[in-house]
Amino acid sequence: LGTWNYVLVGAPVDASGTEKAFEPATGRVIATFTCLGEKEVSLDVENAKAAFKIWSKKCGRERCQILLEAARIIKERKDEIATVETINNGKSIFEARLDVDTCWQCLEYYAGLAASMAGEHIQLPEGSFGYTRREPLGVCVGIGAWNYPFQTACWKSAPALACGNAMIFKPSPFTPVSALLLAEIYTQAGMPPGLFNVVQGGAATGQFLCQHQDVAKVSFTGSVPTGMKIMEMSAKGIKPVTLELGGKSPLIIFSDCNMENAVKRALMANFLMQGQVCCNGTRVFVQKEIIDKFTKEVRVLGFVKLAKEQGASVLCGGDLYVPEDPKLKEGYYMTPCILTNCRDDMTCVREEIFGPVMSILSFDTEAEVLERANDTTFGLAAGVFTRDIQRAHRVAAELQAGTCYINNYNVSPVELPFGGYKKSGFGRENGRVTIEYYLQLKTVCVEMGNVESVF
Ligand SMILES: NC(=O)c1ccc[n+]([C@@H]2O[C@H](COP(=O)([O-])OP(=O)(O)OC[C@H]3O[C@@H](n4cnc5c(N)ncnc54)[C@H](O)[C@@H]3O)[C@@H](O)[C@H]2O)c1
Repeated sequence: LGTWNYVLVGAPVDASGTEKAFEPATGRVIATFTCLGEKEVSLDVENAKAAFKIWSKKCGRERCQILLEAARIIKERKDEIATVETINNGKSIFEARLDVDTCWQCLEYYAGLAASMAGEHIQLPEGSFGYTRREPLGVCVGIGAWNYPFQTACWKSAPALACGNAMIFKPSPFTPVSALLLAEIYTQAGMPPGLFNVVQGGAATGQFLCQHQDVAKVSFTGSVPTGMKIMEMSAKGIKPVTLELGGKSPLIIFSDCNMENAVKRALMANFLMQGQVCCNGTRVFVQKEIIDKFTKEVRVLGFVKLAKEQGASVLCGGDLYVPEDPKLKEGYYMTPCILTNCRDDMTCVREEIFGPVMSILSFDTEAEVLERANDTTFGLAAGVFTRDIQRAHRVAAELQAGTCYINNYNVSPVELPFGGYKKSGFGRENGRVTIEYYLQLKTVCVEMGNVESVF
């Protein structure tokens, strides 16, 4: 992979120029790709429609087998996929491998559900009856952010395909590569050509996809401003949307917590993926009695973690960082930053930074911290650390967030639904409920007798 330069080109019909993708660690260009235009997007939709005809006729068990085979190949190619992700995205190889695990698990989970999707039978008077069919929507579009490229492609496509849909996936132009591996794997596993298609490009290509009349649904992961545009475009075509948007999540640490666990998870809640995780707990509310101890411990552990990662101790200051290694000098680095004495009205506390910055805020009472924690337009995630079991559940019930962690943070088992409240979006990924976002219900009403004339 040392001299790897991936050229992603098709046969452009009306492509709107090319883009380059970089390796953030070194700054080198690793891929040049063509941004697809309207005609090419339409061709992809046509291919997806043809594949949908074949795929939607398969029974759930047949789709299950193919998804399981794809999961097996992902497991087998785990290191290769993780390496590509690390090169193109910049996350650590350790985290990239964890991401890949959540991907094959997701495929296995929805493969398991594929065979058991069923409608209802409803008895009506005089022997007549009705039944419901749960049918796929058709060609769905997935649009991804750059922070979890392979994972987003899997989390969107696995439930969509398990339900019998086709999916066209547009990765972020910053991270265009790993979704192609997924397309290759799906084909190798036995999916019809065009069923999962990767379309490269930025905002313009995304718009062509959202506006296409034959696209039945859009599932989007990205920022709130783009999410608003996606919703507007989808509204014009009365298309359902799933919006997985940004956050500014609170993490509440009560004085009766297990301090060691709270410190470890507060670090993870802020510095996982260099702080570029949508659900990170970046507003850390710490009860007054323990704030000094917490602040001291979080700094110490932060230094140890950094020293381990970079082989040297650096200041915890949020500065630009230039590594010693000459190969890495053109890369993009910054040191993790912890801000203390923060106030609720500060910009760093109100807006999503999407970088390694933790803001620590002091609080006195449960009622006060709940009001302050909920005082945000976002509602993606929240966390609470306490040994008081009743308080833990009471606080979780009051927090306005799609996911609440008790005595942990930033874990995403595929069995649990994930998604936002308020401006963090709607719809869910993962969990059983997500199949509802990729199916439509048909009611069939069956008359068993003769019908009377009403005229
Ligand atoms: N809730 C979640 O599950 C989740 C997960 C990961 C990231 N995020 C959020 O994503 C954001 C960071 O990602 P980003 O910077 O890539 O977001 P972004 O909104 O800039 O871009 C996301 C995707 O939308 C495409 N796009 C941009 N403009 C478009 C348009 N007008 N029409 C159609 N597509 C368009 C981009 O090319 C990209 O593929 C953060 O806010 C983060 O919190 C949310």
